[in-house]
Amino acid sequence: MADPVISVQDLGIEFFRSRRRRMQLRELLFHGSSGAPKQTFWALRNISFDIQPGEAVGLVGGNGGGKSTLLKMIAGVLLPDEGSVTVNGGVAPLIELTGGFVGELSARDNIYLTAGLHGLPKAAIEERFDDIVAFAGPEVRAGLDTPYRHFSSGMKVRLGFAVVTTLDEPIVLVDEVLAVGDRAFREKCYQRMESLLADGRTLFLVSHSEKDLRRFSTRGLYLKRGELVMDAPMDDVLERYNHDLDAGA
Ligand SMILES: Nc1ncnc2c1ncn2[C@@H]1O[C@H](COP(=O)(O)OP(=O)(O)OP(=O)(O)O)[C@@H](O)[C@H]1O
Repeated sequence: MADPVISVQDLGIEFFRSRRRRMQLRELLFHGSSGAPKQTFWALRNISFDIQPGEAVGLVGGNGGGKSTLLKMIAGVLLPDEGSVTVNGGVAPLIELTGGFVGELSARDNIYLTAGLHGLPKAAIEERFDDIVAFAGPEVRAGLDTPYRHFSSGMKVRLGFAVVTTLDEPIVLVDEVLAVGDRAFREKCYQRMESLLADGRTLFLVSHSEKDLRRFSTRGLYLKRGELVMDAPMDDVLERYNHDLDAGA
């Protein structure tokens, strides 16, 4: 078997439950800064799995289960408090609507910036620029020179998906963002994801759509309150997840 493209070992990350408001100087003087103990919780703990090149993996679980947090750790946006994530190869992440784009820059500049940060030389970006814009659609084309922060949610996803799936990175992470696009655009995204998989890329998909999970993932990871409770073929994972939902577990 080939070396894993992603290897996660005993991964854990701890968050503060609530960020306390900043104390005023008067409160600090009279009450001191120690205050109540800070409450923390493990958003993910004891998570271990290996992913082989070309696998299509779906993350399943209820709200707050840790799916987005896991993708962010694979993307290197968050660092573990315990254990490790080893990624062999570049990652193209579409894990938040903003896709890491800079609000003040125009869409055009964001395309160059993001593609450049992922190692595409300027000539290659120029060559792909028209395809990116054509995929993103006429509204994005019309707004190419307006600041990205003025884009609607749908336009942000269109641009983000078009850019991220045009990069040459071997690992692609897609977090629930497709739900924002309209039906015609979603269908284009599905075809693009199919061609990425046919091309041998590794895909991680977070979705609450069973249909999408079955269509694009052969393997499922089920995260429940920060624990990996199942790692199995997607159909089996969905059966267990639905069973848990029905049982209110
Ligand atoms: N930066 C952060 N600081 C504190 N808590 C956080 C932070 N990011 C996420 N959390 C918490 O970690 C837990 C896991 O969140 P995460 O977004 O990974 O869940 P999810 O499975 O993607 O949920 P959903 O299906 O609702 O998108 C939640 O309780 C969330 O509130």
